[in-house]
Amino acid sequence: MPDFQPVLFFFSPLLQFPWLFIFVTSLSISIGAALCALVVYRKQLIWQRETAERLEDSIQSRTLELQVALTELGEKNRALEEQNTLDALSGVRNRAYFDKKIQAEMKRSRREQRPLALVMLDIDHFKQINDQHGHLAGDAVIRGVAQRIQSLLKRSSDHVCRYGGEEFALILPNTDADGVVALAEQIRQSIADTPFDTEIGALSVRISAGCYAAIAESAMVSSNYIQAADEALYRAKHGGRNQVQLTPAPSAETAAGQPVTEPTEGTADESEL
Ligand SMILES: Nc1nc2c(ncn2[C@@H]2O[C@H](COP(=O)(O)OP(=O)(O)OP(=O)(O)O)[C@@H](O)[C@H]2O)c(=O)[nH]1
Repeated sequence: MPDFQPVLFFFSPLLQFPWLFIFVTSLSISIGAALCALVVYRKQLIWQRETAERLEDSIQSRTLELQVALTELGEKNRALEEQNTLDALSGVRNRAYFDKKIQAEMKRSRREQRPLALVMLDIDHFKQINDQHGHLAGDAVIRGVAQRIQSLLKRSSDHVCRYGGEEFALILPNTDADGVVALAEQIRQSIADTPFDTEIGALSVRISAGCYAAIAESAMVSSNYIQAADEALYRAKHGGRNQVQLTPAPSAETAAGQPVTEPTEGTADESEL
């Protein structure tokens, strides 16, 4: 049996005054309850803070993961966009890229008042290559010509695009008539001088090129450039192939119709293929 004697001794005066007993008891209970509430509140605060910290950490790591994923996605998108501008067979830019690029470069030419040059370049008698050596050899020639042109372009702003079939278009910003003819002639010469390796052996190839260079005027559209270069290409083909022709810009004094470069001796047009 516990000894309640000391407790009774402590409370005995209080028991004589019930209202004091009630007051002290209520006060003790209130203080106890308040202390309990304080402890619970403090624990809740700590728990909330820890939860908030955990949440913040988790948000930070997720944000980082998201940023990495977005960067990767951006890179993949760019690679895909880049892929979409390339011609599958030749590896150079495709026609869709050409259509956009020429318009952008015409705007730049107009804005900066600098000449923009276009070359339309076509492999001579390409049908005969296909017919005599097969389409795989023809494909190898298209690839070889594309790479050769690419290797001869010196400025990063120069672009070679496969315009279609065995025809290529070169966009050469900041290039005047003399410059475009010199470059086209260098390409023609290199292609004529060095045969292309194919599965059936080395094949000699010739090309014809039509050039046009002008500062784009506000009324001009891309088809004006293409038409002018095409006219020069037509003259090159009909003038004997394996040559470069220029359509002068309206203000230029050069007379149209004169071959800018003559067929190189020993590079017979029909007999080679
Ligand atoms: N192997 C191959 N042949 C193609 C490709 N695209 C177009 N051709 C062929 O290229 C040939 C082009 O023939 P033409 O337009 O007569 O031109 P060409 O024989 O070069 O004659 P000229 O341009 O007048 O010198 C056609 O036989 C097409 O089938 C291709 O991707 N691969």
